[in-house]
Amino acid sequence: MPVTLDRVEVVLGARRILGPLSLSLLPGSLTVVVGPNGAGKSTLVRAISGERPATGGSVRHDGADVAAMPAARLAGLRAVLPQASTVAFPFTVYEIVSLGLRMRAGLSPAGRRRAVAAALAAVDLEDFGARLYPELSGGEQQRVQLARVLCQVGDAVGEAGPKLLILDEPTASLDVRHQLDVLSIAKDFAEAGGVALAVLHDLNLAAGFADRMLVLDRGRLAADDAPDRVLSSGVLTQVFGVAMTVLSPQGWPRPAILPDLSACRSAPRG
Ligand SMILES: Nc1ncnc2c1ncn2[C@@H]1O[C@H](COP(=O)(O)OP(=O)(O)OP(=O)(O)O)[C@@H](O)[C@H]1O
Repeated sequence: MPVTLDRVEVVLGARRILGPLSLSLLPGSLTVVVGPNGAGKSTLVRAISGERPATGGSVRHDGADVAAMPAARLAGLRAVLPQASTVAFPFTVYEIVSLGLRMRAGLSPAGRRRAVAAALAAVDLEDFGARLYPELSGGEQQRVQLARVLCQVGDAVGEAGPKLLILDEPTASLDVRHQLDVLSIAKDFAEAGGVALAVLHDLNLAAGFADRMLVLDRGRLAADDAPDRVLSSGVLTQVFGVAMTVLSPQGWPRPAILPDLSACRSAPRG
């Protein structure tokens, strides 16, 4: 299911937040969006998900315009982990995760329990079903929300579930092991034939997992390329205003990035 953006722009009041921007996202690929705070990354993913449609241009999922789609159809096409999720009431983890099953009406009660258990196992929270969501740590809450998204996606991309997975800063609250787990899940989704899109601030995770990197700067696409080409182009230094050294450690499959600490206001001494 290709996702096609044609001259997409978001203008709010007198401010152009995003675009115009044209690109296609293809099945089988994990695309990672990076860029400074306020660059328009969440605005881009909201336009793609249809959560806040573009004010100009079009976003098409398999040829169909998201702006004209009812919410139920959208929920069947894409699963979204937003940057922040607020839950004010003392729902259990099981209740939150099973929200992801709303579009899978055909499941039996036992099937629903299995789906929630599998999603919780995938995020390493097998025993958390009865816990109250507001009492969890920030990273645990993030993983519960990911489990909800995985329930929406289903067991396999080949199923009737969404073929587009959008993760907006999914690793922000996670320890290193769970960061790797989340990106492995996104990568597996893509390798099974889905379209995976993640917003990340960690450039090393982006370089390590992305098939394709989009660099956003003030709403414009500063780069759209394979990670090694983006890293070697110097565009990250330009966009973030921090000199960066790109390393290729021996035996390491992907390049690694070190920001120049001497640019800090109080640089650590060697
Ligand atoms: N509803 C809104 N009204 C006005 N401006 C908005 C609105 N939503 C976002 N913006 C502005 O649009 C710009 C892009 O916001 P966006 O959330 O897309 O950035 P981002 O790249 O995801 O940033 P971050 O890395 O900080 O999460 C910001 O300058 C923000 O202040």
